[in-house]
Amino acid sequence: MTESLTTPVIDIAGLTKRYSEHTTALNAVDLRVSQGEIVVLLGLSGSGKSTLLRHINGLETPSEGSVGVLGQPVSRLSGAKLRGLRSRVGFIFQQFELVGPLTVLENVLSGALGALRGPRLGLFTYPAALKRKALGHLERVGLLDRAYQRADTLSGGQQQRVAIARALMQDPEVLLADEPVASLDPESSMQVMALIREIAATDGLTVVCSLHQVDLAISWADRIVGLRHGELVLDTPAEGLTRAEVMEIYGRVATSTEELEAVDRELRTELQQREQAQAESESRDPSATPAQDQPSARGEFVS
Ligand SMILES: Nc1ncnc2c1ncn2[C@@H]1O[C@H](COP(=O)(O)OP(=O)(O)OP(=O)(O)O)[C@@H](O)[C@H]1O
Repeated sequence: MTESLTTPVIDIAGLTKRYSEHTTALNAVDLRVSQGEIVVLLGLSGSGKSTLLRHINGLETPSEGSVGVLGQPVSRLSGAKLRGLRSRVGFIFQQFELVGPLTVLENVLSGALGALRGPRLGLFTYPAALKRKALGHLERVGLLDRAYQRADTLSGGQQQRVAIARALMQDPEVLLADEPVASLDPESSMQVMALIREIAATDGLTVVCSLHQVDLAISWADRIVGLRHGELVLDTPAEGLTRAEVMEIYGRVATSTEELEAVDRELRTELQQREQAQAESESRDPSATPAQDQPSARGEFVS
């Protein structure tokens, strides 16, 4: 193997983040991610997933430890160097963060703003080559026919696909996604996750994505990293892993019955929300696939 293949794209060592005397969001986390790996961060609400992702693109500064990305010491960069690194790291959010009244195309183009001088107002102010590139990305995410529609007229799944197209405008080498399907119904969730995987495979992207759906994480990721109270408690290949094994690991590290019950409660709530969303989407479109036929809603989710 050449040096570039063996050097991790993300190299986190001893990362601790304290927000206050009482809030330690991350505690001595070590994580190395290789080029092209698809990693899911799994954990309950408040376990530190977002905080970890935000350190990877330099939105947060560690209290202790170091964060290296693409060979750069993110935690020590600032100004133009930090912006330069961030331009190589795409970020997708749970709430899409699109500008609703703007067209889909303008939202995608805004992903290239880092490479342009000054703000842009209106489609005509973007270079033609960039517009062609943005339209190409919209085609890739299956939304070329929506280019001139207002972003807030699209469904949640479509808006997340626009956000993916926007992230691609940066030509990222690393893609971070913070609960990208938490607001979506099961069918849209599957489509969005499949799209991210397909793009990552084609473009050789390294992906770190936080989720709290255990079944989805197992079926989608190459590797599962589990966080609990800011500590890394699980780091294992996803292949062959079962929900029961994940729960068992959480069980072993859980210090109280309450904690185990919280894990179970969260999983059950998730399932109920998915079933409700599925029922709603079926009542809107009776031809929609029944919930039990969705891979994400099959038995492994239910205890
Ligand atoms: N800016 C902040 N200031 C103070 N505390 C924070 C801040 N950001 C996060 N925290 C705390 O750090 C801990 C980890 O939060 P984080 O958002 O990383 O968890 P998470 O696993 O992403 O949760 P969720 O799934 O709900 O998004 C929580 O206790 C949270 O309240």
